[in-house]
Parts: sequence; structure tokens; C-alpha cells
Amino acid sequence: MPKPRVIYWFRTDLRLHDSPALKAALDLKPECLYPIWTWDPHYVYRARVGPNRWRYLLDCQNDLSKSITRLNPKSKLFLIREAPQTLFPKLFKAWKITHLVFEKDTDAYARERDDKVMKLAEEAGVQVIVKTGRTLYDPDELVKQNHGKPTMSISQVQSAGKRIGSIPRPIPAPTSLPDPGATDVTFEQEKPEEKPDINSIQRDGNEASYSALAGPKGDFALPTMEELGLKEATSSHRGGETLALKTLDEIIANKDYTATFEKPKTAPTAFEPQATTLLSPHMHFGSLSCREFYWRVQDVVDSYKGKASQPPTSLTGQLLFRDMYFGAQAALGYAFGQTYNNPQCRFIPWHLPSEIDTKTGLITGKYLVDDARAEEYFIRWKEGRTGFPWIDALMRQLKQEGWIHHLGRHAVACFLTRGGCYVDWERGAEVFEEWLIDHEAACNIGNWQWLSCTAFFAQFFRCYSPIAFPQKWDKDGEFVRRYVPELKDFGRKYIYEPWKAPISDQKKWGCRIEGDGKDANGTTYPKPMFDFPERRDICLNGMKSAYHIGLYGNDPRVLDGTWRKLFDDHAEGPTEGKEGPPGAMVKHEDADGAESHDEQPPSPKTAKKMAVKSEKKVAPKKPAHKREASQSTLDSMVTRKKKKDDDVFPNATHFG
Ligand SMILES: Cc1cc2nc3c(=O)[nH]c(=O)nc-3n(C[C@H](O)[C@H](O)[C@H](O)COP(=O)(O)OP(=O)(O)OC[C@H]3O[C@@H](n4cnc5c(N)ncnc54)[C@H](O)[C@@H]3O)c2cc1C
Repeated sequence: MPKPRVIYWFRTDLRLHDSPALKAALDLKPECLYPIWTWDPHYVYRARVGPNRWRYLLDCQNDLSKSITRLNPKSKLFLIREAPQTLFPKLFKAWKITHLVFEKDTDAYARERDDKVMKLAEEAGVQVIVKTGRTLYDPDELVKQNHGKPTMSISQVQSAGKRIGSIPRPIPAPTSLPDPGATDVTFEQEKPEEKPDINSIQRDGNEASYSALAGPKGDFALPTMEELGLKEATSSHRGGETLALKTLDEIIANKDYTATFEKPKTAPTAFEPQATTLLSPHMHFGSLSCREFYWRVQDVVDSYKGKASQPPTSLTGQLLFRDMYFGAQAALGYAFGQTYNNPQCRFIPWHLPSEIDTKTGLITGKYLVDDARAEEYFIRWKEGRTGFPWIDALMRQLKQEGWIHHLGRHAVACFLTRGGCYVDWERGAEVFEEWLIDHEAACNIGNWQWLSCTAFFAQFFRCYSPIAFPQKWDKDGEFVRRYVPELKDFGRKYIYEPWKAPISDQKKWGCRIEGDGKDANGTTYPKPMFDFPERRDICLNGMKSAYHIGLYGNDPRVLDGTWRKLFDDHAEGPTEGKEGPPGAMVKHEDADGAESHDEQPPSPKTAKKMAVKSEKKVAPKKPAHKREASQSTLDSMVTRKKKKDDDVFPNATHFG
């Protein structure tokens, strides 16, 4: 029998430690092993990726390549510049490949791609080996053990996990690697279609990564930021397995931190150092194995003398949340990433809804501007000039660093959707996709659904205040002063509400509160773009109506656009557009009038009145089985909660 000639296809696993797939490749005792990365145009042109994440990827690839070379000076990470779907048949032939091995990827696009590649391998007589290593449990197995359903709660993950069995211990990194074999690529390169290039806004130079199959020098080198034509990265966070393992070592060395970690008690306002591990980008690129992370933490917890924290708030609990989102995505595929046609996602007629390709039923990446003011809110949110310093500081940190604390993500996501702007969660998820260095489709989408109360979580009356919430963590506003330097000299009394500062103080502190921040030069900061309590009430009423009507993304009325009729029945006048894909607003959204700066939240009495008014508008015509809560239950929930925890969300029991 000739010895196997193996391609090891690196994708979601930029590491050598604890890689079940790499182990499977090495267990074949191959004659040669080609560690490769295929430079897939899907990610270059069609997925939103900003410079910070590009550089993080290159960091991880460079570090991995060096580690491979350390184990075998003839080897490295061979980067080949063509789509895998067209490259592999040529590569199988040219390099006389017998086996293709890779880590399982359950993202929607990846599944489609891998199915195609596996078919091509079969046709070429190449054996394919796929191993799970990206998550604690195989997401497909999680779904299977969750009775074939997406995992929508942590307890479902825990129950399904019990049925699967214990999480495997990590396996050590290899100590040697076989030679790669000849690496001729004399075949033609199939150049990708560059347009549409969703990332053109990330570039200030020409994108030239497909100049030749093996790169400009023919040595399979990794591309540089310059070759990708990308703008400069601004984040201080860097990637690579070496750094990931060092960071994990430092965390684990602090036994108290590791064993007693409780996510809701970590400050979203902490920076340098941040309050949580910041291992998420390493997890995304697979430069850190989740099982390594899990077991290193669990071992500390098991030997800890004091009272250790437990899932869901503990560190291992965080990893279970990650698996939960992978389990939901694995079951739903592309539909997971959108409301339209998603059976788990509540339909809420947000502003700025996605355009739907009616042939595929998928969102196109474009959106409809149904309301100019909502578009302005969205742009100002994205650009960190809402006039609410807490929100603006977070959005600027996100753009600059590519990472913000989980509760910071909660705050900006709630603000954009159900707690301020009433803008579609899909808009926010796209901005996060562009800017996060840890962007993980499953986690990003799932968390946006959670925060907008469209799936996973339903307590829409729990709303974050952009003023009281950060005050609990950071009375002096150090975080705001760092990321909104215009306000650095403001007195602590006004740091979260600078518009309330007397003009004489504004002058003294070198920053006037005026305008919309568009052309600000450091001596002005915008006025708040709306009256928050007023907007929060509008959103609450909108959510209440939508919950009462109770549609989900796969409802025939959502799919054919007739959902509007239901919402029209509750509106004071006609809503916008009557046909086509989802996207319009309930009428009372229009009615909130000009900006007011009365900062008082409505009294419970007014809130109750509003709730009753809204009840009148909501004609409960839906069959009872479709309604999750009666209108009066919703009303009383809203008024009760308004009194109790206006700004206090979250608490540990409602944490995700
Ligand atoms: C709107 C929104 C969008 C998000 N988008 C992403 C995303 O694209 N990618 C991403 O990895 N996380 C995302 N999260 C989840 C979470 O905010 C980050 O994982 C976390 O803040 C990363 O910081 P850390 O590594 O210090 O986390 P830690 O608190 O130290 O947690 C350890 C690890 O557990 C995992 N984890 C923790 N919380 C969650 C969670 N809620 N969901 C899934 N995994 C979790 C991460 O891998 C993280 O590295 C999002 C959260 C929100 C609210």
C-alpha cells in the first residue's frame, strides 16, 4: 500500500495544540503533509471584514506558519490564492493527494462550500476526514441530542451535553510534522469575480491578493495588508497561538479570578486591562482551543478551596453560551442569520429592514430606508455621535479596538434596537461583523437576537439606560474620557449627560454641546439625538404590539408581506409600503414628534396610560395559540418593571 499523501486544510483552527483534525491527519502516518490555507474570495470580497480583523487573521497565520516551520524547517503554512471549490480538483491531481483532512465548520456558507469540496474529493478518489474541534460539542450532535431542534437556552445545551458525554480533554500539540512533498502549481489559476466587493470601504489601495496562485514571489507567502489594499489597523489587540496560550496561562495563574469569575459582575467600563479574558478573537480564529480553555478553567475550579462560580455566569458557562449559539446556527443554516424565514425569530417591524432576495429568500446585505430619521439614528450610532457619551464611547472603542465588553455590547445593541432607535438588529449585526475582531457569525447573530428580544430572550421591558447603567460601574466616567476625549475635562456630574452642563462650564471645559457631531473638531460634542425616556417608551409600545401580534419569521404573512395588514389595524393611519419584503413601522413610531430634552422618565401613571392606549390600538385578532402573553400581562409587566428596574438590567438570572 502506498503511504497517504495528505492535505491538511487549515480554516477555523489556526493552532497546533488540541487539534483533533490535525491529529487525525498525523495518525494516517502520511508520506507527506501539506498544511494549506485557501485564500477564499468569499471572505475577501463578500463577508464584511475591517482592517483590524484582517490583521488579526494575518497575525494568526504568520504565527502558525512559524510554528509549523519550527517543527519541520521544510514546511510552513502554504497559502494558495484561489477559491477552494475550483482549486482542490487541480491540487488533488498535481500533488497526488490521497486524503483531505479538516476541522468541521457549521457556518452556513462553510457547509455549502465543504459539501461541494467533499463531492469533488469523492470524484477524485480522495478520502475526506472531518473532525470537530471548534466547539466543546459537535453542533450537529448538540442539535440531534436536543431532539433535532436548535439549542435556544443554556439548559438545553447542558441537557443535550449530558446525553453526548463528557467534553474530551485537549490533546497535545505534535512534536514533529512530515515533509510537505513537491509543491508545483503549474495549473491555471481561476481568478475570482471581484465585484461586488463589500470590503471596498476598508481599502485605500488596490486589492492584489490574487496576483498569482502561489503569491507574487511564487513561495506561497501569506499576503500583507498592503497587498490587500487595506487601511491601517488601529487595534492594540494582536493575534496568534503563541499569544493566546500565553494569555491563557496568565489568566489561569490567577486562581481566584478564574474560579470565581462571574460575568455580570465584570465592569464593562474597565479598560487596560479589561474585566473579562479577551480570548474571544483567539477562539474565533481557533488560535486557542475551546477545550483547552474549558479544561484549564475547570481544573482550577475543581481544586479551588473557596466557593467557585458556576455556569451560566462562570467562565465555563461563557463557553457553553458559545456552544448554544453554534447549536442554534447548525440547525437553522442561512435562516439563522435573518428574521425572514427564521422560525425561531420573532417578527418585529423594525426600521431599516433588510432587502430580501425573493428568489432565494435570503437577505441581500442591503436595506430599505423606510424612515429618514431612523437612518440618521443608525448612522450616528455607528459613528459614535449619538450625543450619549456612554454609547458613543463604546462605538468608538469598537471601531478603534475591534472589541468591547459583553455588557457594552448589550448597551449599544439594546440602544439601537428595542431601547432607543427601533432599528433592525440586522443593521447592528452587520456593523459588528465589520468591526469586531472576534466576529463569529453564530455568536454575533445569536446575541443580537437576544438583545433585541427577537429570540433567546423575551424580557423587552428590561431596558438599559445610557446614563444610569454606566454610572453604576464608573462614576467618574474614566471610560468615556478615554474614548470621547472631547469630554475629558467635564465634571463627573455631567460626564454622562453633558448637555445639562451650564454653558459657562462647557466653555471652561473646552467643549460646547451643540450640533450633530458631524464636523466636530474636538471642541464640540453633539446634543443627544433624542429624548431617551421618550424613545424608550415608543420602543416599548412597539415591542408590546409586535409581541402581541406574535408573528415569527417563517409565518406565511411575514413571507408574503401581508403582515402589514395586522400592524395597520393597530396604527392610527396607513403604514409605509404595502408590498414586498418585511419593512415598515407601526404608526405610533411616527408620532413621537420633535426632540425634547426633558430627561424625566414618565411617571408610572403616565406609563400605565400609554400602555392602555397602546392596548386599544392593538386589535387582538390572532388566534389565541399564537399569543405568548395576553395584552394585560404585557401591560402589567411593562408598568411593573418600569418602576422596578428602569436602568438596572441585567441581573445574574437574566444574563446571556
Ligand atoms: C450584540 C452582541 C454581539 C456579539 N458578537 C460576538 C461575536 O461576534 N463573537 C463572539 O465571540 N462573541 C460575541 N458576543 C458575545 C460576547 O460579548 C463576547 O464573546 C465576549 O464579550 C468576548 O470577550 P471575552 O473573550 O473577554 O469574554 P469572556 O467573558 O472572557 O468569555 C470567555 C469566552 O466565552 C465566549 N463567550 C462569552 N460570552 C459569550 C456570549 N454571550 N456568546 C457567545 N460566546 C460567549 C467567548 O468565546 C469568550 O472568549 C456578542 C455579544 C453581544 C451582546
